[in-house]
Amino acid sequence: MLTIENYTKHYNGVLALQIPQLALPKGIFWIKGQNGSGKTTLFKSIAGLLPYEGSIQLEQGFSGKTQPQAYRMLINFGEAEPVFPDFLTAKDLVNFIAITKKASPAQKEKLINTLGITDFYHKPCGTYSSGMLKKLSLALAFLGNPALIILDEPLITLDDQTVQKVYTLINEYYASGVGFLLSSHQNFGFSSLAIQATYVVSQQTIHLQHEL
Ligand SMILES: Nc1ncnc2c1ncn2[C@@H]1O[C@H](COP(=O)(O)OP(=O)(O)OP(=O)(O)O)[C@@H](O)[C@H]1O
Repeated sequence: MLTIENYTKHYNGVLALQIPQLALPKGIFWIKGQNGSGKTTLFKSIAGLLPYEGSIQLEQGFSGKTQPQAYRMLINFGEAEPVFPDFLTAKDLVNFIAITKKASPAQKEKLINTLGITDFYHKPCGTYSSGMLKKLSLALAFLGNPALIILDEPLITLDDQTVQKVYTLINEYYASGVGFLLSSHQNFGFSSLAIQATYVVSQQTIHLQHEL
């Protein structure tokens, strides 16, 4: 699914994360780590949102450095604490991402309904609760035809019913060939999600913790 080689990321000359070599097959992976360990840095690097040294390549052969557009079409990223312009509605954002990610109208409709966005679809984001923002960001992260979806803290602020719906979406997408990198400080329901392995980010690098 993904190969990382000779990766390093510095902020203002200070090393934040280094990964000499990591190859992940298609699967659902839980990336753990204490606050400030580097999970978001890793996710944003893989998503093509941060500059870094080294190579991150998808199994499809694309690199974010040399084929950024093709690469980003295959990777979707849902941020831990999404922030959207206050004046845009869910409809504006869903339509924008649906066009850029070439999502079908049916997929768009299904995500809006599954994640319960219809109630506030036409309202501006500035009026949303944190859970409503999270539902919208998750819907955006599932749009299109990605090979990999990265979800940073996908469960925070969600009610139990929506958590179950997120598990169902992850399982459906995984069954159709999509891989996942997930982070969470809460425990994922292992019976609900076929997590393949857990990794821990610590001491400026990443280690395999447990293969399931
Ligand atoms: N823009 C930035 N400028 C400088 N340092 C940064 C920046 N972003 C992150 N860092 C540093 O990089 C390290 C890793 O941060 P990162 O946000 O990746 O951690 P995290 O594992 O996602 O943490 P959390 O669980 O709290 O979300 C931390 O030491 C942090 O201070």
